[in-house]
Amino acid sequence: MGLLSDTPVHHAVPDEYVLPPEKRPETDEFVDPTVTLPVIDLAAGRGRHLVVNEIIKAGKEFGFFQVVNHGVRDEVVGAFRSAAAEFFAMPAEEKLPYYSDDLTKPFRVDTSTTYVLDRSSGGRYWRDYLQLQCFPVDRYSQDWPAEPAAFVPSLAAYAKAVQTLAATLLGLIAEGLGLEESFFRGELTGGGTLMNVNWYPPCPDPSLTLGLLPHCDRPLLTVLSQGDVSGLQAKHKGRWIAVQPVPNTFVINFGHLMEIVTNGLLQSVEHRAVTNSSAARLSVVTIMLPNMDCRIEPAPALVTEGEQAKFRPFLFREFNEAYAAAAANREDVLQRFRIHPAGTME
Ligand SMILES: O=C(O)CCC(=O)C(=O)O
Ligand SMILES: [Fe+2]
Repeated sequence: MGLLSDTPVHHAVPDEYVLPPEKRPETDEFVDPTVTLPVIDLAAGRGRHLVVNEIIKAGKEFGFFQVVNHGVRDEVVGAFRSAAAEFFAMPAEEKLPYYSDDLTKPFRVDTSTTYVLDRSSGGRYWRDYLQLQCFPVDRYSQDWPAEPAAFVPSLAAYAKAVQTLAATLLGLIAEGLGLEESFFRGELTGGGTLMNVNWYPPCPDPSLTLGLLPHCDRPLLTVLSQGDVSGLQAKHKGRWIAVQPVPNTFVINFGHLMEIVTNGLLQSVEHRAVTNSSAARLSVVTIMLPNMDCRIEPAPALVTEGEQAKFRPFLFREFNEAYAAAAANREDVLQRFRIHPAGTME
């Protein structure tokens, strides 16, 4: 057993967390400081049409945006963030019962990453994380820890509020795409809601590590609370941009399933987390997943005339296995589902 958070202060990067040189942050394209993500105001009364257009524009340009006045009360976010930080601060023996690398467990804590292929290729990532099923709350809350005492009630409130926000955003996006407002409801988001609570302790040498490797998320969209410590970077036009924390916002990004269902219109974007030496960082990531037997394919209405579907139909079960097995890289995952136009080579 070994979580990073079991050691109160790290004075050096333990050997197993030193990444091979080709995976370290500075070997990648440099960070472009001039580009910032759009912040979209969801306040009621702004006009639905305006908001829908802003989301689709940001979605097409960045695949990432931030939202303010999103309807999730700041106290609800703050309470769960505090309880989660307290969880990681508990002594090792209190976290031990939850320690597992079995991805099917409804509540577990682990370190580094879930990507099987990347795990075997050397170097852990500078992250501890909780992975948990959070919705419907009543079905899963008995799996959540009794300590810290605020964990269960604060997570219940957070999970419900974020579920509502995600559903609202999906309704707005569907509308912006010219689909039924209810398009993403039902099987596409009915397979449960999963949360990653990521804990990145201060790192004595950020040049040797990454908090999380470059990857794309699975679902239609991801709702992320990143607090006030920066670390998230997104790929934009071949370079990394920093997703600077804006108080009381959520960061929203599209995942692979959105790219596939929209036939490439709204793309999943690679992102990663870098570490820093001064402050611990906590991020809470919420995703709604499809039912395992949900059939996924480009929405017929979005396969425009004269064009063909870019992805073949598949069941979410198959996608899930491919995603876990792949090395997290965007193309590694998507190429398994792409249809290559007749006459072209892979
Ligand atoms: O910590 C972050 O900001 C990003 C986390 C993330 O990308 C994930 O858990 O999928
Ligand atoms: Fe992610």
